[in-house]
Amino acid sequence: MAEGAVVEGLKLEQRYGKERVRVGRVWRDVDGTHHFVEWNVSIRLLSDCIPAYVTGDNSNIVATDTMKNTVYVKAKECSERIPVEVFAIKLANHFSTFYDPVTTAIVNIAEKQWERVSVDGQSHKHGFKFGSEEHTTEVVVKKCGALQVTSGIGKLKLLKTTQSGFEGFIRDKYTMLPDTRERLLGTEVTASWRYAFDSLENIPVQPLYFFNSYTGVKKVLVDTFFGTPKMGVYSPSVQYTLYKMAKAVLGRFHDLSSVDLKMPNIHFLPVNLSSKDNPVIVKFEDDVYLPTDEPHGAIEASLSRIRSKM
Ligand SMILES: O=c1[nH]c(=O)c2[nH]c(=O)[nH]c2[nH]1
Repeated sequence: MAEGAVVEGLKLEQRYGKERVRVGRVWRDVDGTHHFVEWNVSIRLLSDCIPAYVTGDNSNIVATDTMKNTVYVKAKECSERIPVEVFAIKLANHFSTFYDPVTTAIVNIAEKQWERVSVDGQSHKHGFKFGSEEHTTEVVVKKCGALQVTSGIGKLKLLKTTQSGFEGFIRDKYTMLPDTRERLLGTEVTASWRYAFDSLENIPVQPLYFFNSYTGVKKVLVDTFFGTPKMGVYSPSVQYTLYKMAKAVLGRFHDLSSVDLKMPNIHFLPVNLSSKDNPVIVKFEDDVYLPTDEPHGAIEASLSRIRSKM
């Protein structure tokens, strides 16, 4: 999304902001329990500031340094624990209403996963450990109050050691991959889902709404990927599993209008070792693998509800 204008016979599309503003915030309950979040905030403003580009007139520019400071001011102002989506809405709403030239504010935040630790089976009051997943959000607020909220999960690594195959695909003179009904399936899920509400007035008011949506969607994605604990569920391809996961989310959460999933097929290569003297040193029997990062399959799809035309 960018703001466009015709300047000197050319089309100029622009946006500007601050990237990767990192902030940590602690909230302390009266019983001594602490809550901690770490957010990485990126801001983009669409605004009427063409003279800055064309003539060097900065009079309509919000300094990106001011944007950075605003993140800390707003974090300080949030005296109650809030979900990352609500913080992004507060920031975007501030930028789009406080500054006349700003028509739209876009705020992206990635929240690191600092999980409360347990010591001797008891939740620790102020101790946290780092998890690799990220809870992400993108919020777009227009001056008129129109709003788009997207939440997501990043860096969610999932792997199953069976109940996966890939067969029946196109075969030609370059194809070497054998058909299989037995393989290991590894991926790193990047998911995002868009909420159906579309203005500041109709954001759901339940305090736990965004927390519950995040945990609920994550559970549906993970459960659908793995299937039941004992049997699992057979995956004939990443594509099939991705679609089932996206469909399960839209089937379960009626307040979402679309889901995007990126699920790279991260390859674990079968290890077979042989030498001239010894034709079988290691024979692959679905047991020893060479883990790899690259290249990897790239499988991505987006599933949306079709709006009926009334
Ligand atoms: O699940 C898969 N989908 C593919 O499109 C593909 N292509 C490939 O080589 N292996 C796989 N696996």
